This record gives sequence, C-alpha cells and structure tokens, in this order.
Amino acid sequence: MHLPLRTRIKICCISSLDEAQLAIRLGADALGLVGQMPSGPGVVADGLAAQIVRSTPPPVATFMLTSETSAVAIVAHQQRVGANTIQLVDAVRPETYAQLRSALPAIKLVQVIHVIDERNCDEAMQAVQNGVDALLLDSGNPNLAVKELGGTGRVHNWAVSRQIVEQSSVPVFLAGGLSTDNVRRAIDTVGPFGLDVCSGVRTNGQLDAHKLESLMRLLTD
Ligand SMILES: O=C(O)c1ccccc1N[C@@H]1O[C@H](COP(=O)(O)O)[C@@H](O)[C@H]1O
Repeated sequence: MHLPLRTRIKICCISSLDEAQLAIRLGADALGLVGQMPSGPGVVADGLAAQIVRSTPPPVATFMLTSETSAVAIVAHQQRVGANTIQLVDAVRPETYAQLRSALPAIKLVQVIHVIDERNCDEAMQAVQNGVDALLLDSGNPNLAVKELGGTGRVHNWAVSRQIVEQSSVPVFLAGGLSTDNVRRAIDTVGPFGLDVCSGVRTNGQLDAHKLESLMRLLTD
C-alpha cells in the first residue's frame, strides 16, 4: 500500500517559547533557530535558542542555523544550543562533514544550497556525496560583500530546485519567499520533501497564527 505523505513543514526564525509552542500546536514538523548571521531578520540569542530546544517535545526536530564554517566553531555552537539538527547556511570544506560526524555522531546535518543557476546542482550533489542527511534550497547570495545566507523573503529559480530534487538521494527542503500565495505551486513544481518558511507566516516580525493555519491547511488539502 502506498499512502501519500504530506509535505513536511519547518517553521523558521522562531524567536520565543510562545512562538515555538504555537508552531508545534499548529503542526510544525521542525523549528528553525537562527544563530548569529551577517544579515537577516531572524536571529535569536543562543541562550534563548537552548531554552526553546529544551521545551520542544519529540518528534519535533530542532534545526540550529549556523553561519560558522569551521568544525570547531560549529560544534561549539551546537553545544551551546543543543539542537538535534545543524543547518549549515554557508559552504564548508569537504573534510568538515566528517569532522562534524565524528564529534557529533547523533546530530543530523543539513546543507543549505543558495540556488542561483544550474551550477548549484553540482554543489548540491557534492554535499550529498559528502554525507549530509538533507539539503535545503534557499535564495541567499553568499557572493555579496555582506553575505546573504537566508531570510531574504525571495523566491529563487525553482526549475533548478526541481533538478536537484530529482537528482538527490537525500530529502530536500525548499525555502525562500514561501507563503500561502505560492506553497501549492512550489509543491507541484519542485516536489520537495519539506518546506521551510520564515517571513511568509509572520506579520510585523511576529509568527502569525492565522497565516500559519492557512498555510498548514494548504498542505493537507
Ligand atoms: O532569517 C534570517 O535572518 C536568516 C539569516 C541567515 C540565514 C537564514 C535565515 N533564515 C532562513 O531563511 C529561510 C528563508 O526565509 P524566508 O522564508 O524567505 O523569509 C528561512 O526558512 C530560514 O531558514
């Protein structure tokens, strides 16, 4: 028997215990906690992120977004926050994945690919070969003087994202400018394992129960 599974949903930029409880109550599969970043609106202090992680029940996953790129700094960040998943929002050296696995064997690794053009397919497959547990396709631009590593509210080239989903042997999350206006089209066009949303479920920076409820309804219809 083949039962259709709903597309998983990660609610990112969680900034308080109340937002975490709201997201969980409305059906989030994962919470995103944004660490220190060169730019972006969603940062939460490590101490508060750690409290949110401790208050999150299984099976809800806790993703810690880190802009650190050395294994030592990433491990230190994970130890401050305690999240069960590390979301690497910047590129890291190939050997870093093995160093992280050896230091943190129980922690899942998700590599963000900032989709600009077809060249990102190779970058994504390289991360898969290096042993990541999942990919997350976002709309940042790490080539800018002040890096954009996510939280842009922009949609990227979904045709490239679709190619990555088709080639990937690990689950792929889609992020970048998702909201009730486009999630159905995103699912139909890209076919991701999961969606990752920040600004599209917020009003004046706060998680908006009405927007999140409407989005969840679109996933289950
Ligand atoms: O939100 C931020 O400040 C941020 C900064 C740096 C890296 C990632 C960040 N957030 C992530 O960006 C995606 C997309 O955000 P949006 O939905 O386009 O607003 C979001 O899901 C977070 O994972």
